[in-house]
Amino acid sequence: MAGTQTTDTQKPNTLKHRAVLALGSNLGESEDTLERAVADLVAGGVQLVRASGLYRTAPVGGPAGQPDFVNAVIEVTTDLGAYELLRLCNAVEAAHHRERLVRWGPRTLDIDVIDYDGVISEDPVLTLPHPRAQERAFVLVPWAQMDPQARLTVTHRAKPSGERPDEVPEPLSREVVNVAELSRTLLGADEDAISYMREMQVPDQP
Ligand SMILES: Nc1ncnc2c1ncn2[C@@H]1O[C@H](COP(=O)(O)OP(=O)(O)OP(=O)(O)O)[C@@H](O)[C@H]1O
Ligand SMILES: Nc1nc2c(c(=O)[nH]1)N=C(CO)CN2
Repeated sequence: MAGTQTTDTQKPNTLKHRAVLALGSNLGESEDTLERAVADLVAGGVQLVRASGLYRTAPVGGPAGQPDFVNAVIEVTTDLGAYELLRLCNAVEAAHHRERLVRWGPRTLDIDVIDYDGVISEDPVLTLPHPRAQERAFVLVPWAQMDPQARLTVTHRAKPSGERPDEVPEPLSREVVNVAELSRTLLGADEDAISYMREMQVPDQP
């Protein structure tokens, strides 16, 4: 029936994929970079559903003495597949002069895929949910602020062998938890890890 046909741009939201992305920056004009990165992601094929505020966070890992980060989390819908979305995130990082010099070192922009339709994958190219999100207050606190009902599949893993810094050990078991509860537990352990800065100015959508 001609009247019921939809084009891609008219596709109802329910048929789209839903993803959570975490953004971080600790070099350059970090607040501007994060806001421009959201606009670039929207131009690249995601629709913004909601965004956390901007948070100032103490660096986790990496070289001593690097500057504090600005972090935020966004929820998007998209027609992009998970790997296409990762490629878009990498392209937006590159457009903001992201260089991979030191692991967990200072960077103009980092965009991680935290969740994609609740998919679970151990592929090292795209591990889902992001394997370190569950231990990172700089991801969980903004995520919980943005979506107090958010849930995350937490993976309990074997002990790391210590052979490789980017090692993601074998999964032992999984459980679904409330992100707000998990973030409260993490914050209780380190209250100075993260502080709210201000709302993010999100771009108009086409
Ligand atoms: N969920 C994911 N989101 C983003 N990158 C991922 C994900 N899972 C695996 N990767 C892979 O991780 C690799 C390293 O990514 P990146 O350089 O952004 O790491 P990082 O930001 O320094 O550290 P971390 O991965 O701990 O956030 C990339 O090549 C990417 O393919
Ligand atoms: N506070 C903070 N620390 C980090 C961050 C980040 O975004 N914020 N990203 C890292 C690697 O992705 C490593 N450490």
